[in-house]
Amino acid sequence: MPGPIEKLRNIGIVAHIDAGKTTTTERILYYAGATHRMGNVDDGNTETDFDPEEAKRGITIYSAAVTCRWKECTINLIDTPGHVDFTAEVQRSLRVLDGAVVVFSAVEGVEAQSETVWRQADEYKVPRLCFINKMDRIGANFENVLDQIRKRLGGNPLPLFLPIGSEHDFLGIVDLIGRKALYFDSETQGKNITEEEIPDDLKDQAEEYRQKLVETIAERDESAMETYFEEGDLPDETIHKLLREATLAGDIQPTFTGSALDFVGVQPILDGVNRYLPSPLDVPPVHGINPKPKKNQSAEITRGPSNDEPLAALIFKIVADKHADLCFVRVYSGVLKSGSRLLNPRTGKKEFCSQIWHIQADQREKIEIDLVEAGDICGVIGPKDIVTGDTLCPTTDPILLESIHFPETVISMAVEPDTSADKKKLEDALVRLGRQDPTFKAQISEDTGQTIISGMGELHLEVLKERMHRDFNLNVRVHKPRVSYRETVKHPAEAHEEFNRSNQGESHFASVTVSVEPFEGESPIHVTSRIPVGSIPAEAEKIAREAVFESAQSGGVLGYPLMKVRFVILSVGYREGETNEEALRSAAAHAVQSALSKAEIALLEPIMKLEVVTPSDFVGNIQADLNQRHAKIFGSEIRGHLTALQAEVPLANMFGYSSHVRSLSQGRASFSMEPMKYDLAPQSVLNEMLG
Ligand SMILES: Nc1nc2c(ncn2[C@@H]2O[C@H](COP(=O)(O)OP(=O)(O)OP(=O)(O)O)[C@@H](O)[C@H]2O)c(=O)[nH]1
Repeated sequence: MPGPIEKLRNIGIVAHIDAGKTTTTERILYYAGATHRMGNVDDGNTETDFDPEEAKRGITIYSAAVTCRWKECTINLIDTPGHVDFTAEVQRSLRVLDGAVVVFSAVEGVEAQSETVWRQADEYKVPRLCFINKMDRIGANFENVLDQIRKRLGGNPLPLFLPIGSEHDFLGIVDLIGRKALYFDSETQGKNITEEEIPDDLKDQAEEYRQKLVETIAERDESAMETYFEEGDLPDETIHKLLREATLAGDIQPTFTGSALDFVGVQPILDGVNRYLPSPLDVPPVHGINPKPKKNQSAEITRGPSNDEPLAALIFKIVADKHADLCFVRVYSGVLKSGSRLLNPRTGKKEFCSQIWHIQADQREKIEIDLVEAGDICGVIGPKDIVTGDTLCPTTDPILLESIHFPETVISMAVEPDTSADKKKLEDALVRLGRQDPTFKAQISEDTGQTIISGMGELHLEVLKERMHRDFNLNVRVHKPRVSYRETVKHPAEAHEEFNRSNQGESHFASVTVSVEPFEGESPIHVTSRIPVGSIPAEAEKIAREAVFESAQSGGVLGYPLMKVRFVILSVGYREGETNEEALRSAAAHAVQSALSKAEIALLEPIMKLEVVTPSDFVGNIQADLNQRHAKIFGSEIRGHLTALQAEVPLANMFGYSSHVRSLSQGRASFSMEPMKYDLAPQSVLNEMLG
C-alpha cells in the first residue's frame, strides 16, 4: 500500500528531447529503491524506456508509470516523451499529474518544446520544480537558463541550489537553505553525499541568493515578513512551508541544478518533490457529468480525493501487453478493487477489472494488488471495449469525467499488408493501436479502398509501422506519407432536400433544409438547429441533428474531413404517420451534401511551428532553404554560439527535412516541429485536385 494520501505524489518529468529526462528518471528510480541496477540511456537498458523501439532510437516514445518510495513519500512517476511528434502523450500525462519536474539542459536552455510543455502545464495548473541539468557540459550556463525561463516561459524560477563551478570544473552544488556545499561520490553512483562548507569564492553569491529566496517567500506571509525584518532570516521549517504554498499556488518554481549523468544533484530533487509538490489532497476536486441525470438533478458532479466517495477513475493510457491490454488508470475518488465490474459511461457497457497492478517500469516487475485508493495511479487488466480518456465508475453512481482532447492528425499514408492473408490481422492491429494511441487514426479510403493511417508526423507514422511488425508480427508496405488536408467552405450556402416514396400503399415523407457556413469553434464540425421549439417532435429533431452530423463527418466534396464549418438545420418537413427515421435520415444526409456542393469550398493544410537551432555559421543556409519552403520566419535569437530560428511553415513543404537540415549544417543543427494550426492551402493545390 502506498501509505497516507498526503504522502502520495503523482508527478511527471517533462522536458525537451535530449534534456536528460530519461537519465534523471533513471537516477531517481535507483535512489528511490525501485530498481537495483542503474541503467544508462546510451546503453539502451534504462528502466522506463522498456520499449525496444525506444531503446533503439534512444528517445522516449511511450510514457510509463512507475511507483517508487523516497523517505516518507510514495511517488508515482510518469516518464513523458520529449519528441514533438508525441506532444499529445505529454498532454495526456499532464492531465493526470499533480506536479511536474521540468528538466532543462544548462547548454541548450529553453527550447521550442519546453515552451509547449510549459504552456500545457500552465493550462492544467500543474505546480512545477525546475532542474537545470548537464552543468558538466561545455557551454553550461546556469544564469542564462534562469533568465530564459523568466523571459521565454514567463516562469518564476527560484534557485534553492547553486552550481559549484561548471563544465569540466563542475564539482557539486550549494544548498542555499542548508547553507552547505554538497559533493556526490561517483564511486557509489552518487549515493554517498559529503557535506562541506560553502567554498570561499561562492560564499557571497550564495548569501545573496539565499536573501533573495527568503525575501521572495516572506512576502507571502505577514508574520514571516515581521520575523524576517526583525531577525534578517527565517527558520528552515518556515522557509519550506512557504515554498510549498508558493509552489502549489503556481507563483514560483523551486529550482535545482546538477548533472544527472554524473550523479550530481538528483536526491535534492526528490526531497523537493516530497516537500513542495502537491499530494492529491492539494489539487482541486475532479469535475464530471452524470451521464443520466434524474429530473431536477444537476448533471455536474465533483468528486474529492476520498475513499468514502464513489469511484471515479480515468483511463489515461493503454499499453499493449502480450496477452491483454494494460490500462493506466488514475483513481480520483473512491476505491478500485480487483474483480469488480465497472461501468464505462461512454459505451454504457460494464467492464471487468480482473487484476490491478502497481507498475514498475519494466512490466516483469509489476506487483499485483487487491485495491487502489483515491488519489493513486495503477495498471488495470480486464477492460476490453475502452479507449484512452474513458471513465470507469460504479453503475450505481455513474460519472463521466471530461475526456482528453487530442489534436487533429496532420499526416497520413496508405498501408497494405504484405500478403492478402494478413488483411484481417492488419484490421485488428489498427484497432488495437488506435485504442492505445488516440492521435493515430485508421480508415478505409472510399475512393481507392486503401487503408489510410494518419498521425502527428513522419516519425510517428514510422514508429507505428515498426510496431505493427514488432507487436503484431505484421509486415506492411507503406506508400509515401501525405499531408492530411481538410475541407471548409468560404461562404454560406443552403439546400433543401425531400424524401418522398410510396411502398406498398404506404407513403414515407420527410424534408430537411440545411445551411452550411464558415465557423471557428472548438470542434471541427458544429451542428445547430433553428427549428422552433415544439414545431416537430423532439425525437425527430434529434434524429435530424444526428443525421446531419454523421453525413458531415463522412467528409466534404473532395472527400477530405470537414473543418471550421457549422451546419444549421433551418426547417424539417414532418408529417404525422409518414415521417419515419429512415426518411428523416435520408433527407438530412442529402441536404448536407447538396449544401456542400453549392458552397464554394476551400482546402486547409496543416501549418507547423518550427524551431531550428544551429551554430550561427549555418544560419544563412538554413534561412535560404526555409524561404524556399515558404516558411514565415517570425523569430531569431542568439543563444551563445547557437542561433534559434522560429518559423511557421506548411507541412507539405517539410517532408524529409531532418536529413536535409543535417546536410545543410554538417549535422550540427537540430530542429523541432509541431502542428500549430490549419490554414488555407495555396489555390494551386486545390486546382490540381479539382483537375
Ligand atoms: N553531459 C551530460 N550528458 C547528459 C546529462 N544528462 C543526460 N545526458 C545525456 O544526454 C543524452 C540525452 O539524455 P536522455 O536522458 O535520454 O534525455 P531525454 O530528455 O530523456 O531524451 P528523450 O528520451 O529523447 O526525450 C544522453 O546521451 C545522456 O547521456 C548530464 O547531466 N550531462
